[in-house]
Amino acid sequence: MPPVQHSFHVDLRGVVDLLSRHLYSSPRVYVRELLQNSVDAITARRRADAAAPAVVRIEPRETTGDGSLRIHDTGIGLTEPQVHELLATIGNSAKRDPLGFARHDFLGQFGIGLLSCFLVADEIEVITRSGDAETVVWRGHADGHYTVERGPAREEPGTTVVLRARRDFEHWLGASTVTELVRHYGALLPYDVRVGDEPVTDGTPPWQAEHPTPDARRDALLRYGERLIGTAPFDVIDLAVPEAGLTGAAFVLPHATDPGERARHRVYLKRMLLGDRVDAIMPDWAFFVRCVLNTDELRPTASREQLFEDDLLAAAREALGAQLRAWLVRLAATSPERLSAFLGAHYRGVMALALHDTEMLRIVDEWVEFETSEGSVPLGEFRRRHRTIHYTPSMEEFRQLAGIAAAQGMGLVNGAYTYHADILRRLPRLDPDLVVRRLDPDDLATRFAALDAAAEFATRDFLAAARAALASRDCEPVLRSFSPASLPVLYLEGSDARLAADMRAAREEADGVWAELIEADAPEQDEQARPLLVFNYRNPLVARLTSTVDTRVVELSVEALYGYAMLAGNRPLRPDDVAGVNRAFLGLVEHAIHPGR
Ligand SMILES: Nc1ncnc2c1ncn2[C@@H]1O[C@H](COP(=O)(O)OP(=O)(O)OP(=O)(O)O)[C@@H](O)[C@H]1O
Repeated sequence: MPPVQHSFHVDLRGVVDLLSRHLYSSPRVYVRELLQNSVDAITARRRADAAAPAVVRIEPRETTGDGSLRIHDTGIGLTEPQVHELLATIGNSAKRDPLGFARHDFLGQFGIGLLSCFLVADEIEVITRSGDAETVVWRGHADGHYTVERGPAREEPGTTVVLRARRDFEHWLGASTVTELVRHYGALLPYDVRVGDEPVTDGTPPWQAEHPTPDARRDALLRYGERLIGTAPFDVIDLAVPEAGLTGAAFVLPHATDPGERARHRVYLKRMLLGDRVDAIMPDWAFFVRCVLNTDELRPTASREQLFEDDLLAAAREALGAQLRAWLVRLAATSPERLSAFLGAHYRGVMALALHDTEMLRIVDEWVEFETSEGSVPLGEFRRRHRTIHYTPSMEEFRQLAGIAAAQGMGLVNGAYTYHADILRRLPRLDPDLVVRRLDPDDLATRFAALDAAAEFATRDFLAAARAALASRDCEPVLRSFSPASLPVLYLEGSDARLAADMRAAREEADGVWAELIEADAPEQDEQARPLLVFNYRNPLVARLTSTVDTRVVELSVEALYGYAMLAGNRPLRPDDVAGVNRAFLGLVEHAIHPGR
């Protein structure tokens, strides 16, 4: 027996439920779908007759008086065969070409929009006339059946759609809701749209309106922006991406926003509102603007609330990102104080995003000043001078070492501020040959010049005396020559030494099994791992001290300089350090009063 062909049956209620629950975010979209069909029908008629009237008039239930909502358009209308083919076939649309591609002029394309009316109505009636053809009345019911009949002749070609409310959905057809929704979706539509007799379309998008001067245009746009974001914008940036048929304006927010929050850009598609929270149109890092734009070429998703992700959208997003960056660059070049006001407002966001986004990192690199051993400078400038950048994780370390690093020609950045160290570590992404390292004070010591052989020979007694004086202190005295000469001595604790010191402190506090465990873990102690007390041979006082024969004076001075170096480095003084400093101080005073004792 040959196979018997059957057609699918569609449970329309089930389909409407599916749409309302999973596709459309609210019944309010029915207004958009009706408006869109009317606008497309007018566009289609005007293609053949450019002078055809272009009016959409909506009568809410208060106006019709019979509880229904009516929407009249002067569009192309439908013939009876078209009614069967288009209105009564779910998924069929007159707005696709024979290959199934959306036709450029039209808003609709999917052939499901009219179904959204079943979200609020049990019955949809379409009274339509195409050209001189007879007027046809189609009635569709939510249970899936429809009727078609001839109707009393319409005076003009066009279509009227009549909705009768579902129980409990009456308010969706009421004047205040309908006016608000028509204005919401349709304010920028290019045709005359009215609710009752009240026009709701503003005509031209605000960024395309004519103004006598550029300043007047800017003021008008800023006022529009203020209504949009609820406060005066910091600035307005014109947007244009011709290949996406896109124009619009970006309003720079005057206050900080949470960069993690989803963006809220208002996007119109062929001048019909797509949504107020379209995020895919701008790059993630554009958290500091709120945009309003219209695009003729980008495609919507089937829910018509977001843009469809394709190559054109990606290219548009990139072009818009470039326009925002160009604004930042212009701002920096023409008005640095405004740039710093901008960075002041959006600092945290800019920095946080620079950790993930290379473009933002580029902006930070170029414009945000960091505290360095050569004053406050942007990193871009700093890395042109230094191909290795060191940073300190703490403020104290930076304060102590910045001057010394600068004197050795070393580039040092204070990494203590939030995000600064992380940003520094990401810099090689922009500049692969750049070396960024946390400063290990040992690195500094290796840059200090050793003494020549003669000086080394002449100072060996001093070093021996210093070593003896520091026997109970955990550090190794060394003599080097370095800038600035005004600095007599420097206490340097490398990372190995710091680890060893921590271990020792833990060992002193622990006992029994723990002490043994810590002991077993302790690194081999070598001389390198001990902190260094570096005496600066270039300092006149130290130079004189190395040739002093009075060992008592050398001993007291070394102890005093040790205390000085600890204090200058913000190191904690232990009780016997304090005792040593007191002893040295009093001893030196005594020596000053009674030399020779
Ligand atoms: N007011 C109208 N005037 C003329 N034709 C209409 C009107 N409303 C609907 N139609 C016809 O009915 C078809 C189906 O409309 P429907 O709104 O379901 O889908 P669509 O507009 O084609 O696509 P989408 O689902 O993207 O909105 C349309 O393609 C159009 O041909």
